[in-house]
Amino acid sequence: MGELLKVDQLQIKFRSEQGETVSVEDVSFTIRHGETMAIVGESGCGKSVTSLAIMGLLGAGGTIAKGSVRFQDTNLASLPERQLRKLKGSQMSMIFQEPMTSLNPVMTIGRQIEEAVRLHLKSPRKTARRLAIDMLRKVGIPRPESIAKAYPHVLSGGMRQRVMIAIALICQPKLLIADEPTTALDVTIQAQIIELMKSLQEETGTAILLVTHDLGVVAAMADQVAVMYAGQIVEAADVYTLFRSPRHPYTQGLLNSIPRLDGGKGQRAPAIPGQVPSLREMPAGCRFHPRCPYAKDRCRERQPRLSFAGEEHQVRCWLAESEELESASASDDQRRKSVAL
Ligand SMILES: Nc1ncnc2c1ncn2[C@@H]1O[C@H](COP(=O)(O)OP(=O)(O)OP(=O)(O)O)[C@@H](O)[C@H]1O
Repeated sequence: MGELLKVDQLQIKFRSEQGETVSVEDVSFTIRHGETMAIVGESGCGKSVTSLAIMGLLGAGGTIAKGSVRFQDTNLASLPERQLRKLKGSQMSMIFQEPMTSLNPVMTIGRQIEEAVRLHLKSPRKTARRLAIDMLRKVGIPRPESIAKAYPHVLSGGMRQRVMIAIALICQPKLLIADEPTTALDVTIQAQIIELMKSLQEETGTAILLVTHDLGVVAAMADQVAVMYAGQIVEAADVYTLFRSPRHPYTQGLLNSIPRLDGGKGQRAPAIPGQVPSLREMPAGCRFHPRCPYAKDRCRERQPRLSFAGEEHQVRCWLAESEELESASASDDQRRKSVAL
């Protein structure tokens, strides 16, 4: 599979009255055609900002201060605004956690899908209408002809997310960025939306960049995973390696806090103690060290680099190769194997 998106040493800054903050630093990853890559981490780790930067949606005050985003060998930063807008929507599209904020409340659902088709595929209205109805059917909307005439507020959250997926995929983009696509939905609907995205991906070959804090969603969908902490990638690997042999104590903590399927009493490990540091009070050394049970002097003093722990497995941790971390994580291993994936 060839490379579709290459993010290289991305640094994102925000400017405000209080000064400048760096919210994402040294983030690099590649997504190949048709692949699903998940960015996972707690709230405030920089997942959304990274995906917004790729779409050129950082907003006022936000800039890519260093690094590059290349889409099929085109540096997105070098594209004039008009060409970037053309690329977005036709080759890259995005869905968010709360579809109601992206849908236009005063335009019928059918019209909103038709607009996407007409804008990017330049199809005549009649063709656009037919494509919109077909797409609504494809995303599992019952009675698509009558729903096309309805306004978004009459739909449930799950149905609205299906409509957003229809809008995002109607132009057959090569990349879909899905930012917490199932977080606002209840569990059974979450599973349906995941299944829908997977089956549409199989049919169209669209690559997906999935932003989530939910490791269950990662296990269900992702091929590759990047774990972010305090604006940096701390571990990256294929999904099997990451779940079987996590090397970073933060990844291990995230995995240990997944609830067990058998609900064993007292078996559920607590969430990782402490909080993600604020951008203005980033600790020296490893950013995770104040929460890390294995932290040593070196961790408090010097920042580790992302380095290889296996062929395609990268970890940002001074202790990742030490025996101490190995043996500590081995005792967690058994527990993790019984976790619902
Ligand atoms: N518009 C902005 N101006 C200033 N700082 C921002 C802005 N947007 C995000 N940030 C900061 O960037 C950091 C990363 O935020 P981001 O939303 O990417 O985190 P996240 O991991 O996606 O969390 P969540 O799941 O809560 O969205 C946070 O510290 C946040 O406060």
